[in-house]
Amino acid sequence: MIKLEHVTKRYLRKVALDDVTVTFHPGNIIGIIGENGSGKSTLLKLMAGLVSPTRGNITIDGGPVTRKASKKVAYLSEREELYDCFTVRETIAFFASQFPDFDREKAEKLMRFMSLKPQQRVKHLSKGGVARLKMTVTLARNAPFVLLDEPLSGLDPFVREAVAESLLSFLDLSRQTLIVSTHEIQELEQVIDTVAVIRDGKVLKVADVEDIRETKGKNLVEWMRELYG
Ligand SMILES: Nc1ncnc2c1ncn2[C@@H]1O[C@H](COP(=O)(O)OP(=O)(O)OP(=O)(O)O)[C@@H](O)[C@H]1O
Repeated sequence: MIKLEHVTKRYLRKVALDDVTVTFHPGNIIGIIGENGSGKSTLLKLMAGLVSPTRGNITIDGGPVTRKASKKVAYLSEREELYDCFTVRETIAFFASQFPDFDREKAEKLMRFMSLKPQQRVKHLSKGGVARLKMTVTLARNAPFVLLDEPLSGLDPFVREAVAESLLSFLDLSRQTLIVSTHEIQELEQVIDTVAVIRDGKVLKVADVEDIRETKGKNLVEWMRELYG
């Protein structure tokens, strides 16, 4: 369980997250949805232990988010974080050397699923190829919490579909929890169990997607439109 209590994150004068209290329960796929600049990346970075809160408290499974606890988190950054000169296979070997929870067998399966060529150099990969490789090295970790920051951003529909499918095929929800930030609600609607809507640094609402469909008779896009007014 990841718990944030009254968390504020300020960058100089900018308040990126404002007094956020929210709990993310294990075994779910949680979508963090919000407009540009609403605070999604900041929320994920805080949970990954990459930035510290200005105020408030964050715990993972009851413990503080120290460097050690953040090993429980596999984090895919929105930004580039691969070495250009490495091949796909060398990249996988590098990540395997960095994380004790890296599953090489799973990485091989992911590599094939993502149609990546082992000898291809990162610098020769397309944008979609880089996204698929980042996803491969992130999902190959058997970390209890997997945090993906905008994994579908800027990708064509075929790649988006492959990436969304990989979430269901390669996650073990009996042991893992996925938190994914996105604008592409439609592609991820089928896989998300819980949605957290964020606006201007505040978590507006956390809701069960099944509940939105059944009780409110709406799809996620309609529900979001109503929420934003
Ligand atoms: N390192 C930083 N220094 C200063 N301001 C920052 C920094 N990182 C983020 N911000 C600001 O904090 C606010 C929230 O940013 P954040 O990246 O968390 O939003 P986001 O919802 O992920 O946006 P996007 O969808 O565009 O990636 C924005 O106004 C952004 O400009």
